[in-house]
Amino acid sequence: MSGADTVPVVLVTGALGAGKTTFINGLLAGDHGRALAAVVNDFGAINIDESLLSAGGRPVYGLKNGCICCSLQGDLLRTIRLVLSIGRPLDGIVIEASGVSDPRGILEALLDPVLGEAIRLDSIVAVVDAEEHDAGDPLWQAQLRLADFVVVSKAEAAGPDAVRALGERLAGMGKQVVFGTSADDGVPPEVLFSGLARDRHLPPRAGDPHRDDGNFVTCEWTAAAPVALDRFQSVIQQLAPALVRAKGLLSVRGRAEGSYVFQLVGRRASLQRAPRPVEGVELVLIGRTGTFDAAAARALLDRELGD
Ligand SMILES: Nc1nc2c(ncn2[C@@H]2O[C@H](COP(=O)(O)OP(=O)(O)OP(=O)(O)O)[C@@H](O)[C@H]2O)c(=O)[nH]1
Repeated sequence: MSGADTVPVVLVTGALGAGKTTFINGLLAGDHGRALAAVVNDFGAINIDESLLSAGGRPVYGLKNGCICCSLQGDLLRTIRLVLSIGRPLDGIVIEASGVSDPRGILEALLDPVLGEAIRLDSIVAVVDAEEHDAGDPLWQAQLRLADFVVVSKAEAAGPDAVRALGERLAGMGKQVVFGTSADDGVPPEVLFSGLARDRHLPPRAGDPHRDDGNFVTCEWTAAAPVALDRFQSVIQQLAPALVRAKGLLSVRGRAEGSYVFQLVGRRASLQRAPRPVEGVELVLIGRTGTFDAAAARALLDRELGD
């Protein structure tokens, strides 16, 4: 994959909730003069990331209900062809992998010989949450192994000692090119699009770290009407111990009336004003198989928050 008339692609990987969407949002909104499109993959049936990223007015294409590293490989190629066929000038495509994607499978798809005449993979970025990551997880290691650059998110929340220890671990893995997420220490777009990953070949398979195989279970829940904030918070408090990740868009009635983005990563939850008005509720809950009972969660949501 090379050539001046091909469209450069940047692949962004990282564990569930690591900060991939936040990083891509910053990149799309950046003052770099590049016309970028994004392709985002949520492995559940509701693509919250697509809604959040498209609020910025940039072209965003969502792929849901599977993983672009395996079940959605064909959909990824079709979507890239669609992005390329739209006819507007395009200086780059940013692909957000789902948090359970093995980047090797995505690389396999992007090395498609026909597509290779139209795109080139310029770099692979792994976003690492300085606060919450499992360095012993083969999937985390696979994402890091293929990364040209590492972006460390949530450094301010993790504190300097944790960030230093993570930096040493990453250096031990041969990852010297590490960036933060602030304007001062973030990745300059010209570095992302500098072609480090060009002419890359598929690495040999290192076991099968892929996680779209039943290790995680998702519960998607929607409601047409707004919810009461105190009831929502109470339900989330009950469910949180069994959750790895949750996110949603909700319209709230009552005192705090308005539209919100709900996020939960590990033990940290947040509720922020949504970038645009939301009707009703779209919620995705992700937990580990055997720990999280999706049917019981859905029943609780229906009972406490249902229309
Ligand atoms: N404090 C802090 N929070 C961050 C940072 N980056 C991301 N977050 C928060 O972390 C949560 C998850 O961020 P996302 O960008 O949605 O993570 P993601 O990797 O796209 O998540 P998935 O697509 O679900 O795997 C959100 O609440 C973000 O606001 C950061 O650098 N600092």
